[in-house]
Amino acid sequence: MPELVFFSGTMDCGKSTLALQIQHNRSARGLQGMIYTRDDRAGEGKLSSRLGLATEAVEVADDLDFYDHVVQALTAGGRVDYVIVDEAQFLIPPQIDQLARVVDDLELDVFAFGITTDFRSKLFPGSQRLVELADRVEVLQVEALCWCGARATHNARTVGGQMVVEGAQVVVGDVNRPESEVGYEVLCRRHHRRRVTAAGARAATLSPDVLPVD
Ligand SMILES: Nc1ncnc2c1ncn2[C@@H]1O[C@H](COP(=O)(O)OP(=O)(O)O)[C@@H](O)[C@H]1O
Ligand SMILES: Cc1cn([C@H]2C[C@H](O)[C@@H](COP(=O)(O)O)O2)c(=O)[nH]c1=O
Repeated sequence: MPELVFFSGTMDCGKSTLALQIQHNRSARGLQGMIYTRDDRAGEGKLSSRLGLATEAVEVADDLDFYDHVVQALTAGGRVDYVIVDEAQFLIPPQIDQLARVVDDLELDVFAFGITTDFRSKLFPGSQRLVELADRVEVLQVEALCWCGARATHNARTVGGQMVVEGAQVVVGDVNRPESEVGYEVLCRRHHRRRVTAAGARAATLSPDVLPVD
């Protein structure tokens, strides 16, 4: 049975790498996929992994109807055996419904990859709809780690190395950016709740709250 699968995890846990591996393994067996992404860091129409691999992809905007797009490709004589969508958190909820229709009416597997929650630990609307509609939600096995060594489960946005909780939900960016830039850092829930980033923890170690008194 074809499925809508949501591969989910924090930033930097290997989602795009897995998308590229699924694409590679299937195309090596002669299957043809439609590859979609939205706002990949590498630029328009690219699905890229931090391991250095990338592939061409259809850049998605709000007005793209996935069902119509796949039907058009088939009607034009193209072959579509499966669908891959990266950065699926950026999709609008009706597009997730369209992906479910691709599975049910066109009988194609759809593999969607994305982060579940934003820097405030709130669901992205697209991810929420995926959790609601997916046949399966798969959490990636390679653990991203918090600076403390615990499994990272949350995404923090950082400015000057410090975690921020105000701002737009969507700001395309990356982990391991210079502290002067807006960036992201993955944290365990404990440190996300306490807003302690790696830089914050280092600073606290260097300047203890209570100085020794003679
Ligand atoms: N130099 C490296 N050597 C080995 N693995 C790396 C290296 N750089 C990144 N990775 C792996 O790539 C993962 C990030 O992959 P990517 O597909 O870009 O993540 P995501 O799409 O989830 O943000 C990291 O968690 C790490 O496992
Ligand atoms: C937490 C969070 C992330 N983003 C952006 C930052 C990146 O461009 C992508 C995630 O990409 P990845 O391949 O999973 O690393 O999402 C955002 O816009 N808002 C956020 O709150």
